[in-house]
Amino acid sequence: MAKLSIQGLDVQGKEVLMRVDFNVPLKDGKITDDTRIQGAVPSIKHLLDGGAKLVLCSHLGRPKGEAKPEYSLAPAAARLGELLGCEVALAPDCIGEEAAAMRASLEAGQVLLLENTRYHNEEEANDADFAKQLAGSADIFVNDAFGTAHRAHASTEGVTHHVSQSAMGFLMARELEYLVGKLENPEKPFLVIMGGAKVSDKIQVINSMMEKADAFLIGGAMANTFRKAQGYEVGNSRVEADKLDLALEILANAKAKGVRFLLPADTRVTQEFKEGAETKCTEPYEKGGETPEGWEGIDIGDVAIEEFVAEVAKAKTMIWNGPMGVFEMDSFAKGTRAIAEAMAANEGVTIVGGGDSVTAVNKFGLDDKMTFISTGGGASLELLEGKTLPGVAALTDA
Ligand SMILES: Nc1ncnc2c1ncn2[C@@H]1O[C@H](COP(=O)(O)OP(=O)(O)O)[C@@H](O)[C@H]1O
Ligand SMILES: O=C(OP(=O)(O)O)[C@H](O)COP(=O)(O)O
Ligand SMILES: [Mg+2]
Repeated sequence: MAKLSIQGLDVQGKEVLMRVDFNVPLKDGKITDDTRIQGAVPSIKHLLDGGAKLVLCSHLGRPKGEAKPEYSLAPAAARLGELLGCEVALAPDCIGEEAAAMRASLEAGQVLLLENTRYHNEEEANDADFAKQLAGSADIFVNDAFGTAHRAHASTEGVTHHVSQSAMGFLMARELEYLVGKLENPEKPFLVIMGGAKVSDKIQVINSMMEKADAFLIGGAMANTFRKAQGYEVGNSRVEADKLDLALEILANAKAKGVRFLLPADTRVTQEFKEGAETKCTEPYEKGGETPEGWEGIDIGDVAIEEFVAEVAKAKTMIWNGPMGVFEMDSFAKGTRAIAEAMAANEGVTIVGGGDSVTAVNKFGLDDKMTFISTGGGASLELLEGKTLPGVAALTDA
């Protein structure tokens, strides 16, 4: 079902609440990659040029209902101000009297950013009263937060019940158009590369993605969960203990369906989780390799890199979500870089999605070599799985 677009919407003098995904990576309070902020700028400019009183809202990280300063959107407000060439005020909270007063004093063509919606547990609980407060006096809601469209939260779903129109922003439209259109009939072999840290969410899409994909490469913390499920010692590695049965089910399912499903043959491990730490590769698991007590898997190993790179070279269409390792530290970035380079060298369709995966590709200077960069990781996987994203479903039909 087509959804209302911001194109042609009359916003002159009206208060518009727009959900953006400003969940950007930060290091020591500084934004390390602003792709998601840049992605929202066309919609923001369009609405401001149209005379909207624009109120932006977003989450950042997972502060779990507490107003922790390290999860403040202040750096995002500053960066957006630089991109727009004007000051972007930040309301100290997303609801409450002060935010309401700041919203009321907006003039046509002015923009305000509300503080992190996840400072309140009601956001993720999609609490109706909280959503009503967030909607405030806005009559129009716009969702341009593709990266969060797979969440049915107050700021993505709940607010739509408290405004008269809910429209799709340009970034959201562009992402849906590409990812749904391009991946309907992907040229084969179609390879899915998964890794990263959000294992409990993302492992759940694998079974249904096997209907479409010919092969999977699994790295990152997700690989640890599979290796643990197979009975290997994984030391201090990050593991999702309640997903071990699902991991085994996925392995059995792949075998039954004849889908290639590659786990890293070996793992790069460390005793110290810090930049410059010493690392080593385990022996391949087939030769009895394991991650010893006191060590932690932080990247795929060298044998795995070789096998994965060969697999990428064979694929004609590939989507990658989730870094192979803790690429933020150069000592743990080898596997992620190798996958990024192999994809960049592939002449087929190369899609990279996810806040952190895209950050990695940008860090290696390879973004221009990819066919499509998506701001959504979990969102693009759920879309690929064939799901209707709740943040999209809630918008007004065109
Ligand atoms: N083996 C690992 N152990 C712990 N964290 C990991 C491991 N491999 C990757 N990561 C982390 O995963 C994070 C990204 O995961 P995720 O948010 O799921 O990906 P994306 O943002 O691309 O969708 C990165 O910050 C990276 O440091
Ligand atoms: O960063 C995000 O997703 P991603 O890590 O899958 O790219 C989105 O902002 C969603 O965040 P969430 O997974 O905490 O709901
Ligand atoms: Mg992420």
